[in-house]
Amino acid sequence: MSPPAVIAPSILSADFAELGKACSDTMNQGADWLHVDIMDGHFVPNMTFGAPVVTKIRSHVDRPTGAYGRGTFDCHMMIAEPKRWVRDFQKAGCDLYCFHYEAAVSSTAADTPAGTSTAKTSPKELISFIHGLGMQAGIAIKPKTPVDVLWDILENPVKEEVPDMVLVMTVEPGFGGQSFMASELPKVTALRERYPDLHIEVDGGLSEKTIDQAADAGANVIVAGSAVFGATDPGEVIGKLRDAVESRRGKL
Ligand SMILES: O=C(CO)[C@H](O)[C@H](O)COP(=O)(O)O
Repeated sequence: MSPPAVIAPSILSADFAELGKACSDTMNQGADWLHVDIMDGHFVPNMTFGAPVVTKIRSHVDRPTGAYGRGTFDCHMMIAEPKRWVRDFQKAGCDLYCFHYEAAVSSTAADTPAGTSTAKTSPKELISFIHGLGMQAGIAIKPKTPVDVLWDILENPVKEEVPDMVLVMTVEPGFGGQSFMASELPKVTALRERYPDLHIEVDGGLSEKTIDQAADAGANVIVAGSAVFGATDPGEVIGKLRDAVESRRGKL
């Protein structure tokens, strides 16, 4: 059986002038995790905020009591230098640091503010580094990246180098409110067939209209921004998304 449903509202669609309140409100409405989108204007054509803001909003939500627990801050790092910011986000209260495969393999191994190293950042080393700082590690792939790049990373006997979660983007990263790309779901199916226990997250265009397809494919961690924050009753939407995933768990 696949892992339990996790509903992670994306605060990208929240009112940034009231971000702390938006975080506590959405938790009170039934969210499991908070999905925190970090964009640097380089890896994606948009910018959000950095670790100082995460530090501030962290105090509005109780820390999870264990791995994947309620209140997990799921930080989706849409940034060009994923290794550079690991320590800052750990200090800020990130629980799950999810970096992009594409950024890791094309960036330098910068772990200094100056970013002077020219060595490539290996995803396995980066995962181990994240685990070493006590966080869960996630790896994300964009729509144009084939799922095959992940097999070597997932089929690794060295446990510290294996990600706890894979994020399959169902839109091009950068903006909320885009249309769901069902073309990405075969990646989810392939992952679920091989890894029944893996947390598989989908992000982009998830709503009451698209959740059944994502749940049928085997996704269990559901990110939803505009569908939750734009709803008249966000709690009802969160409940429907969870029910759709839970109703399929025994069948996958
Ligand atoms: O990572 C993201 C964009 O890059 C967002 O998390 C995602 O798009 C959620 O927004 P919506 O549910 O409105 O599509």
